[in-house]
Amino acid sequence: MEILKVENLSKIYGKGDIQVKALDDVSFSVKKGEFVAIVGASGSGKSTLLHVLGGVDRPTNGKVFIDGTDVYEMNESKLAIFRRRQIGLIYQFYNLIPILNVEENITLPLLLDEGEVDKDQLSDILATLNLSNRLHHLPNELSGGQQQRVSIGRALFNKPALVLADEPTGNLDSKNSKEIIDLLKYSNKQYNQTLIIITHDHQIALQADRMITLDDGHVIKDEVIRG
Ligand SMILES: Nc1ncnc2c1ncn2[C@@H]1O[C@H](COP(=O)(O)OP(=O)(O)OP(=O)(O)O)[C@@H](O)[C@H]1O
Repeated sequence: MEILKVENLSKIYGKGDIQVKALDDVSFSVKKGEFVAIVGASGSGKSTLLHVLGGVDRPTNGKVFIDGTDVYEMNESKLAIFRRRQIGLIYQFYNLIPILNVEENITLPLLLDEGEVDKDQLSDILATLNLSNRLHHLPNELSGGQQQRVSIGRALFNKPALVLADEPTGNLDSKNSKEIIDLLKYSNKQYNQTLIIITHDHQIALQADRMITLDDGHVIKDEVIRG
Protein backbone atom coordinates (compact mmCIF):
# COMPACT_ATOMS: atom_id res chain seq x y z
CA MET A 1 0.00 0.00 0.00
CA GLU A 2 1.21 3.47 -0.94
CA ILE A 3 1.43 5.97 1.94
CA LEU A 4 3.14 8.83 0.11
CA LYS A 5 2.92 9.95 -3.48
CA VAL A 6 4.55 13.04 -4.93
CA GLU A 7 3.79 14.24 -8.42
CA ASN A 8 5.84 16.67 -10.50
CA LEU A 9 7.08 18.68 -7.53
CA SER A 10 8.97 21.85 -8.12
CA LYS A 11 10.07 24.49 -5.68
CA ILE A 12 11.43 27.85 -6.68
CA TYR A 13 12.80 30.22 -4.06
CA GLY A 14 13.07 33.95 -4.67
CA LYS A 15 11.62 36.26 -7.29
CA GLY A 16 12.62 37.99 -10.52
CA ASP A 17 16.29 37.61 -11.44
CA ILE A 18 17.29 35.97 -8.16
CA GLN A 19 15.54 32.63 -8.40
CA VAL A 20 16.74 29.23 -7.22
CA LYS A 21 15.02 26.09 -8.48
CA ALA A 22 15.53 23.81 -5.48
CA LEU A 23 13.25 21.01 -6.80
CA ASP A 24 12.56 20.31 -10.44
CA ASP A 25 9.82 17.88 -11.49
CA VAL A 26 10.26 15.34 -8.70
CA SER A 27 7.88 12.36 -8.68
CA PHE A 28 7.98 9.12 -6.64
CA SER A 29 5.89 6.98 -4.30
CA VAL A 30 6.68 5.37 -0.97
CA LYS A 31 5.03 2.23 0.39
CA LYS A 32 3.67 1.95 3.92
CA GLY A 33 6.42 0.80 6.28
CA GLU A 34 9.25 1.54 3.87
CA PHE A 35 12.53 3.05 5.15
CA VAL A 36 13.90 5.46 2.55
CA ALA A 37 17.22 7.33 2.69
CA ILE A 38 17.53 10.57 0.73
CA VAL A 39 21.09 11.41 -0.23
CA GLY A 40 22.81 13.95 -2.46
CA ALA A 41 25.35 16.75 -2.43
CA SER A 42 24.94 19.89 -0.38
CA GLY A 43 22.38 22.16 -2.05
CA SER A 44 20.80 19.33 -4.09
CA GLY A 45 17.37 19.97 -2.56
CA LYS A 46 17.09 17.35 0.20
CA SER A 47 15.84 19.60 3.03
CA THR A 48 13.53 21.41 0.66
CA LEU A 49 12.02 18.07 -0.37
CA LEU A 50 11.56 16.99 3.24
CA HIS A 51 9.84 20.26 4.13
CA VAL A 52 7.53 19.95 1.14
CA LEU A 53 6.73 16.32 2.07
CA GLY A 54 6.12 17.33 5.67
CA GLY A 55 3.53 19.97 4.86
CA VAL A 56 5.73 22.81 6.12
CA ASP A 57 6.73 24.38 2.81
CA ARG A 58 4.27 24.67 -0.07
CA PRO A 59 5.67 23.55 -3.45
CA THR A 60 5.64 25.98 -6.35
CA ASN A 61 4.06 23.24 -8.48
CA GLY A 62 3.02 19.64 -8.05
CA LYS A 63 1.18 17.61 -5.47
CA VAL A 64 1.87 15.66 -2.28
CA PHE A 65 -0.55 12.92 -1.21
CA ILE A 66 -0.23 11.35 2.23
CA ASP A 67 -2.43 8.32 2.75
CA GLY A 68 -4.55 9.59 -0.16
CA THR A 69 -4.97 13.12 1.22
CA ASP A 70 -3.89 15.98 -1.04
CA VAL A 71 -1.79 17.82 1.58
CA TYR A 72 -1.73 21.30 0.05
CA GLU A 73 -5.45 21.30 -0.80
CA MET A 74 -6.10 21.80 2.92
CA ASN A 75 -6.34 25.24 4.46
CA GLU A 76 -3.62 26.22 6.96
CA SER A 77 -5.51 25.27 10.13
CA LYS A 78 -6.57 21.84 8.79
CA LEU A 79 -3.04 21.28 7.53
CA ALA A 80 -1.58 22.10 10.97
CA ILE A 81 -3.82 19.47 12.59
CA PHE A 82 -3.08 16.94 9.84
CA ARG A 83 0.64 17.52 10.29
CA ARG A 84 0.52 16.99 14.05
CA ARG A 85 -1.44 13.75 13.65
CA GLN A 86 0.14 12.19 10.58
CA ILE A 87 3.71 13.46 10.35
CA GLY A 88 6.60 13.25 12.80
CA LEU A 89 9.42 15.65 12.00
CA ILE A 90 12.93 15.31 13.41
CA TYR A 91 15.68 17.88 12.80
CA GLN A 92 19.45 17.91 13.18
CA PHE A 93 19.31 20.53 15.96
CA TYR A 94 16.37 18.92 17.81
CA ASN A 95 14.00 21.95 17.73
CA LEU A 96 12.80 21.39 21.29
CA ILE A 97 10.93 24.11 23.16
CA PRO A 98 13.46 25.41 25.73
CA ILE A 99 10.96 26.31 28.46
CA LEU A 100 9.18 22.93 28.36
CA ASN A 101 10.48 19.85 30.15
CA VAL A 102 10.95 16.40 28.57
CA GLU A 103 7.41 15.21 29.24
CA GLU A 104 5.89 18.47 27.96
CA ASN A 105 8.03 18.50 24.81
CA ILE A 106 7.05 14.91 23.98
CA THR A 107 3.33 15.33 24.59
CA LEU A 108 2.99 18.84 23.12
CA PRO A 109 1.55 17.87 19.68
CA LEU A 110 -1.10 15.75 21.37
CA LEU A 111 -1.95 18.48 23.91
CA LEU A 112 -2.28 21.04 21.10
CA ASP A 113 -4.97 18.76 19.67
CA GLU A 114 -6.61 18.58 23.10
CA GLY A 115 -5.89 14.86 23.19
CA GLU A 116 -5.47 12.96 26.45
CA VAL A 117 -2.05 11.67 27.32
CA ASP A 118 -1.99 7.91 27.81
CA LYS A 119 0.37 7.64 30.80
CA ASP A 120 1.22 3.97 30.07
CA GLN A 121 2.20 4.86 26.51
CA LEU A 122 4.26 7.77 27.84
CA SER A 123 6.15 5.54 30.31
CA ASP A 124 6.74 2.96 27.56
CA ILE A 125 8.17 5.51 25.18
CA LEU A 126 10.33 7.10 27.92
CA ALA A 127 11.71 3.66 28.79
CA THR A 128 12.43 2.90 25.11
CA LEU A 129 14.17 6.26 24.78
CA ASN A 130 16.07 5.68 28.04
CA LEU A 131 14.68 8.95 29.44
CA SER A 132 12.56 7.64 32.33
CA ASN A 133 14.65 9.51 34.91
CA ARG A 134 14.72 12.78 32.92
CA LEU A 135 10.97 13.52 32.77
CA HIS A 136 11.20 16.96 34.41
CA HIS A 137 14.48 18.11 32.90
CA LEU A 138 14.61 21.08 30.54
CA PRO A 139 16.36 20.65 27.15
CA ASN A 140 19.43 22.64 28.28
CA GLU A 141 19.91 20.13 31.12
CA LEU A 142 20.26 17.25 28.64
CA SER A 143 23.07 15.98 26.41
CA GLY A 144 22.76 16.24 22.61
CA GLY A 145 21.89 12.55 22.30
CA GLN A 146 19.22 12.87 25.02
CA GLN A 147 17.75 15.96 23.33
CA GLN A 148 17.55 14.09 20.04
CA ARG A 149 15.82 11.19 21.83
CA VAL A 150 13.24 13.68 23.19
CA SER A 151 12.64 15.01 19.68
CA ILE A 152 12.16 11.42 18.48
CA GLY A 153 9.73 10.84 21.33
CA ARG A 154 7.78 13.93 20.27
CA ALA A 155 7.76 12.82 16.64
CA LEU A 156 6.63 9.26 17.45
CA PHE A 157 4.22 9.83 20.36
CA ASN A 158 1.19 10.46 18.14
CA LYS A 159 2.00 7.32 16.11
CA PRO A 160 2.24 9.26 12.85
CA ALA A 161 1.92 7.53 9.48
CA LEU A 162 5.08 9.18 8.25
CA VAL A 163 8.33 10.01 10.08
CA LEU A 164 10.64 12.50 8.36
CA ALA A 165 14.13 13.11 9.71
CA ASP A 166 16.56 15.72 8.38
CA GLU A 167 20.13 14.69 9.27
CA PRO A 168 19.00 13.35 12.68
CA THR A 169 22.53 12.26 13.59
CA GLY A 170 24.38 15.20 12.03
CA ASN A 171 25.19 16.70 15.41
CA LEU A 172 26.00 13.50 17.32
CA ASP A 173 29.01 11.26 17.93
CA SER A 174 29.06 7.73 16.51
CA LYS A 175 27.69 6.02 19.65
CA ASN A 176 24.72 8.41 19.90
CA SER A 177 24.18 8.24 16.12
CA LYS A 178 23.87 4.48 16.27
CA GLU A 179 21.38 4.69 19.16
CA ILE A 180 19.24 7.22 17.26
CA ILE A 181 19.22 5.21 14.03
CA ASP A 182 18.45 2.00 15.95
CA LEU A 183 15.49 3.74 17.64
CA LEU A 184 14.14 5.01 14.33
CA LYS A 185 14.58 1.58 12.73
CA TYR A 186 12.88 -0.12 15.69
CA SER A 187 9.85 2.15 15.41
CA ASN A 188 9.80 1.73 11.62
CA LYS A 189 9.69 -2.08 11.87
CA GLN A 190 7.67 -2.44 15.08
CA TYR A 191 4.81 -0.14 14.02
CA ASN A 192 5.20 -0.43 10.23
CA GLN A 193 5.80 3.31 10.28
CA THR A 194 7.16 4.84 7.09
CA LEU A 195 10.55 6.45 7.66
CA ILE A 196 12.34 8.92 5.40
CA ILE A 197 15.79 10.07 6.48
CA ILE A 198 18.09 12.62 4.91
CA THR A 199 21.67 11.67 5.55
CA HIS A 200 25.20 12.43 4.42
CA ASP A 201 26.34 9.22 6.09
CA HIS A 202 26.59 6.40 3.56
CA GLN A 203 26.63 3.73 6.28
CA ILE A 204 23.23 4.99 7.51
CA ALA A 205 21.84 5.20 3.96
CA LEU A 206 22.84 1.57 3.37
CA GLN A 207 20.61 0.47 6.27
CA ALA A 208 17.50 1.73 4.44
CA ASP A 209 15.23 -0.33 2.17
CA ARG A 210 15.73 2.17 -0.59
CA MET A 211 18.00 5.09 -1.47
CA ILE A 212 16.89 8.13 -3.47
CA THR A 213 19.66 10.38 -4.78
CA LEU A 214 19.01 14.03 -5.58
CA ASP A 215 21.16 16.23 -7.76
CA ASP A 216 20.38 19.85 -8.51
CA GLY A 217 16.70 19.39 -7.61
CA HIS A 218 16.24 16.17 -9.66
CA VAL A 219 15.94 12.54 -8.62
CA ILE A 220 18.91 10.99 -10.42
CA LYS A 221 18.83 7.55 -8.80
CA ASP A 222 16.18 5.51 -7.00
CA GLU A 223 17.61 2.18 -5.83
CA VAL A 224 16.12 -0.69 -3.85
CA ILE A 225 18.67 -1.81 -1.26
CA ARG A 226 16.60 -4.58 0.30
CA GLY A 227 13.23 -5.84 -0.93
N1 LIG B 1 14.67 29.76 2.03
C1 LIG B 1 15.43 29.72 0.94
N2 LIG B 1 15.53 30.81 0.14
C2 LIG B 1 16.28 30.79 -0.98
N3 LIG B 1 16.98 29.71 -1.41
C3 LIG B 1 16.92 28.60 -0.64
C4 LIG B 1 16.15 28.54 0.57
N4 LIG B 1 16.28 27.32 1.10
C5 LIG B 1 17.11 26.63 0.28
N5 LIG B 1 17.47 27.39 -0.76
C6 LIG B 1 18.33 26.99 -1.89
O1 LIG B 1 17.75 25.83 -2.47
C7 LIG B 1 18.74 24.89 -2.84
C8 LIG B 1 18.48 23.56 -2.13
O2 LIG B 1 18.67 23.76 -0.74
P1 LIG B 1 18.42 22.60 0.33
O3 LIG B 1 18.62 23.16 1.69
O4 LIG B 1 17.13 21.93 0.04
O5 LIG B 1 19.62 21.58 -0.05
P2 LIG B 1 20.20 20.34 0.77
O6 LIG B 1 20.42 19.26 -0.24
O7 LIG B 1 19.34 20.02 1.92
O8 LIG B 1 21.60 20.92 1.26
P3 LIG B 1 22.49 20.54 2.58
O9 LIG B 1 22.91 19.12 2.39
O10 LIG B 1 23.62 21.50 2.49
O11 LIG B 1 21.61 20.76 3.79
C9 LIG B 1 20.09 25.50 -2.48
O12 LIG B 1 20.62 26.11 -3.64
C10 LIG B 1 19.73 26.56 -1.45
O13 LIG B 1 20.63 27.64 -1.47
